[in-house]
Amino acid sequence: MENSIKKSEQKHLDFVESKIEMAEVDAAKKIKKAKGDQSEIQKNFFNDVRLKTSTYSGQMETGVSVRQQQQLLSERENRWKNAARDLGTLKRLDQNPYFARIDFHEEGEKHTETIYIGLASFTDNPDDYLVYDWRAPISSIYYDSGIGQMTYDSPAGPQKVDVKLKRQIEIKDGKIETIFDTDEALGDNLLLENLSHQSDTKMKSIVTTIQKEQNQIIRDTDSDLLFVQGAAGSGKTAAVLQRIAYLLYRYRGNLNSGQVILFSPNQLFNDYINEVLPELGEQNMVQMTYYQYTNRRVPHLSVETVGERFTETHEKHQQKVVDFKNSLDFFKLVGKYAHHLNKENFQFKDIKFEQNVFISKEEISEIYYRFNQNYNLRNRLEATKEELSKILNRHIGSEMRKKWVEETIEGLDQQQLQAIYAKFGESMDNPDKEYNFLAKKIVQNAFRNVKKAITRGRFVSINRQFVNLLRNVPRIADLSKYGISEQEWNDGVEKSIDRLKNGKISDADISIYLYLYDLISGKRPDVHMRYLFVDEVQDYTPFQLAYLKFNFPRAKFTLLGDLNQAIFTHESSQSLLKEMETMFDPEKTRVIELNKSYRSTEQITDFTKHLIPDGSKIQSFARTGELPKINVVGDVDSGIDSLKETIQTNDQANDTTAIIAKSLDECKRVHEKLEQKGIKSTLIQTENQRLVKGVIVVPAYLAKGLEFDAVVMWNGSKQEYPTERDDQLVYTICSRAMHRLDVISIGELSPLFNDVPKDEYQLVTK
Ligand SMILES: Nc1ncnc2c1ncn2[C@@H]1O[C@H](COP(=O)(O)OP(=O)(O)OP(=O)(O)O)[C@@H](O)[C@H]1O
Repeated sequence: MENSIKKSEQKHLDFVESKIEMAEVDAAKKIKKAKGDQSEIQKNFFNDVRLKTSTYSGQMETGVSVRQQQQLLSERENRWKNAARDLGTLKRLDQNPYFARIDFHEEGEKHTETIYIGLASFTDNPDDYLVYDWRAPISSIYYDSGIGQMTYDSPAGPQKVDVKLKRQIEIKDGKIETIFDTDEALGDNLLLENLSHQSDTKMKSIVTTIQKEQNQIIRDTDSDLLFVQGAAGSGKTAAVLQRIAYLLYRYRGNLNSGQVILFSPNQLFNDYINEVLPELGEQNMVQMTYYQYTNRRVPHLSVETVGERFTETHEKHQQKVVDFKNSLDFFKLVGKYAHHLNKENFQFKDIKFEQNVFISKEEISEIYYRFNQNYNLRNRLEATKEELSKILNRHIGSEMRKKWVEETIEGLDQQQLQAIYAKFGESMDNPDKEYNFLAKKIVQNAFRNVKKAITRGRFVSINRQFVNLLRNVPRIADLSKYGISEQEWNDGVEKSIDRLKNGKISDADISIYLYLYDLISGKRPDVHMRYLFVDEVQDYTPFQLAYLKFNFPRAKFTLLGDLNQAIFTHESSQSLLKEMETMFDPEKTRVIELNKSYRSTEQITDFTKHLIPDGSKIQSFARTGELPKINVVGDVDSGIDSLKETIQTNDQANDTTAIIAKSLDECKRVHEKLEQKGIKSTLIQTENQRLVKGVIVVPAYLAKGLEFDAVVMWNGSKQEYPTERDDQLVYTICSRAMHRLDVISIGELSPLFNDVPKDEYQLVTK
């Protein structure tokens, strides 16, 4: 029976593959023809263009004729580009045309229908789909339903179907490898097999095994804010990449990858995920870290890096100041402060000419506030620039008559004259006109820096404005509401000023600084971006998210995170969702929770869920492995010996090991000690490095979002993690492991492991 099914599926596969091959030949021909046509047009371009330039109508005719030829060229170019894209799709299908089949009976139809689902659609005749794209409406039957009645969203509205067969099909090199019929929404077998694979330096697509709850995230098109709270390893990142591919397909023609932006936790992570979309046949989107987003706008300042942010500790009262600065209340306060600048307090700098004041800041301020109440900050600044330009022009007029100008003109040699004409135009017959022309150019040149200062708004002092804002906070806000005294606030202001003086700015200050700058300069937001994704959102502050919303007002937001993995924002991450919801229409806000963890074995997930307070919600996926091991050793050298043994065991099992420590300094020490023992490892020091195969040593804050076959947590001791405050960090570290987890503790184990039942790990003490 099984054999005969396999045979008939193989027959169908052979048929589809033969059609794909024929289509490939066709596409290759089309490319060749379109390319040939294009180079023919290029070759004959000037022969075919009618060049008549002596009369006005002749010039018009020439213009039209050139445009026609250009249109022809670009049409041929499009033609071959489309054909090349089609060929690319066919080549991908050729290797693996589909991965599933469903048979279903649609209400009102006579016959049961059979469809195959793959990475892209393939039609023989326009209406004869041999393969359906996994993103087509009908394909959701495969992801959302088991055998029996279900309703899916068809283009014509909800459609009832009776699902008769769900078949997973694995194909390798044109041969059916395995067939698996299932009656559940998605059988665990294929998933189990996929999850048992070894980790890679690149994330893979999950298209064949998307789970029902993940499918909801992928296909959501109604929400303005989609907030996904998901346990470690629950597939948030995997689902969101599929979602991007889905949206690009669903809105093809109206949405391109340049209108989608993904904020990721660090550069390493960018590198890790960058093959998923191309594998799905989509172009990568704009991808950056929040740090890059802010840092690139302030080349004159150095913004606190992820590593610095992680190692910085605040005294308790300063932490309250930072928390306030990170809040939505502070975001609103900056808006209020900026609004008041329409009346007073705008900070200007003198515009100077050769070290002397050319237009004083008082004069600029007088001009700025001369415009009436109806002006806002943007047009007030524009109008001020215009006024200042007029002052400059008047000055140029009077300066032209000065003696130094006359002397300069007289001193010009032939070469210099020619250089001026070459740059600004022909010489003139009339000597007066020529003199004026030269005088103007010479004075304009002398005042070019003044002109630049005006047009680029360099008379606005953002640093002073920022400090002015900070100093004014006690007057605009009730600090006691945030448990901060005026003295504590002022201490914080002095710290910010000190940093600015040294060309530095903290993570909390940079968003305030830029937001204020945008408000006073009237920067226009990016209305072009349609979808914005934030991964690891728990490490963002409400201020940062509000600032993103301000910058991308038309974008729909998808925020993914695990409130239990907040390694920067700690307690405040818990209120993040509530604060976010206030920024969006509640009707268009959707929260999805993912509690099933796919990354790790059952044993590892069960172990890690005891590390955090509400871990009991997390469900493990039934994939078995060894119990996690805790090695308590007396000193560093015994720790390294134990580490060496673990690496060797992992190597034998073909599992690559990541050693994760709390800080970079600790990682450097471990790396060095391993080297001395003759064990090669790669130290990941910055997010700009690439992930490589083999043993790596990485600080926790750079391991965010990544996964490894085997993880060794270096030094889970009481000394390193004395308090509960670190629970999220320890959870983040341990949940990176797919197949094996070891914790090495130098001296007494951290109390964070106290809640793990003794029978859920192996304890080794030396
Ligand atoms: N439906 C699925 N089919 C196959 N593999 C899956 C599925 N869902 C998740 N996975 C796998 O589980 C692992 C974890 O997924 P992912 O990294 O997306 O989780 P996450 O929620 O972003 O985790 P974290 O918050 O810990 O970074 C990945 O290897 C991913 O490929």
